[in-house]
Amino acid sequence: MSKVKIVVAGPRGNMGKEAVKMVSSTDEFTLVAAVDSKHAGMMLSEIEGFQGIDIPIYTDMQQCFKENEVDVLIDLTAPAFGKKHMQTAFENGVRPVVGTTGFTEEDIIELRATAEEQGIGAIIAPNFAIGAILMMKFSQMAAKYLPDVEIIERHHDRKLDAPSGTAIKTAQLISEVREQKAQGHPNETEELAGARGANFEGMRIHSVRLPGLVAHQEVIFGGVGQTLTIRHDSIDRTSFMPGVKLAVDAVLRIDTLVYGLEHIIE
Ligand SMILES: NC(=O)c1ccc[n+]([C@@H]2O[C@H](COP(=O)([O-])OP(=O)(O)OC[C@H]3O[C@@H](n4cnc5c(N)ncnc54)[C@H](O)[C@@H]3O)[C@@H](O)[C@H]2O)c1
Ligand SMILES: O=C(O)C1=N[C@H](C(=O)O)CCC1
Repeated sequence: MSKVKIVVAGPRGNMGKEAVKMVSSTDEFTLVAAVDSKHAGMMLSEIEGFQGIDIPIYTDMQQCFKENEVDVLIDLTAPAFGKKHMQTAFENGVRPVVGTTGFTEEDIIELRATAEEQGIGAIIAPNFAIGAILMMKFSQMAAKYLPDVEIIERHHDRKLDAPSGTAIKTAQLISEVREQKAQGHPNETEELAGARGANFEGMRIHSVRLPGLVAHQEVIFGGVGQTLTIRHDSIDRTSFMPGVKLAVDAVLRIDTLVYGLEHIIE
């Protein structure tokens, strides 16, 4: 069987570095090129930390797809670019696997329509860690019985978007099983703006950003005389790579856009 030809966008980033390692060390994958925000025309092997990885770097994704045969784009860049990168992939018949966060519900609807029109598989996964998918699934189960819930997500202080993609996805999954409801005291006031966090259909989401953190989330449910906390911690970015690999395998077999790995790990 021929190898899956992959481009990684964002190779020098925290996630991109791990993805380059994972793709390069997976027998059934071959890394054909990288798309970076700089270093056009250089080889990745010329950059510290990528010795022996002789693939070209492009800053223009169109050019990258014109000059190389590519099956899958793994995008791990920044919220401002995820949507554009997916559109460029679709235009070139390339299947995107996207970990980049910051997509709106409207973006996802629009991108799914394009994927289906063109019959190209695509995956957007706000979190690739299997434990985080389980945390979200367990939270959805718990919300049926304990509908009062708040989410606390904690990330490193280099993160651009808040709340995290995982927190939004968790809130969306919970909202599928609970009626929208206001939480807390009906007359509560915020003495400092933002004290009660972001409001997703009555669910509060609190975002913590600190050096030393990687990616963590607690989903706290409150009932009469009890609380339930479901917590996940990624303490290293290698935690995301089995999920990226799984998504690459899956995206070759679908012809629509799947949002969330919970649809792949049944
Ligand atoms: N889905 C997941 O499991 C998961 C896990 C971690 C991070 N993320 C998300 O992945 C994204 C990247 O996270 P990170 O921690 O690696 O960030 P990072 O800032 O460490 O790396 C991003 C890299 O992308 C590059 N880049 C930016 N714009 C680009 C462009 N237009 N073209 C090519 N390269 C570009 C930057 O130069 C940088 O090297 C973020 O959106 C983050 O929220 C998702
Ligand atoms: O490091 C990040 O940035 C992460 N972002 C994702 C999110 O926004 O949910 C998931 C984990 C790490």
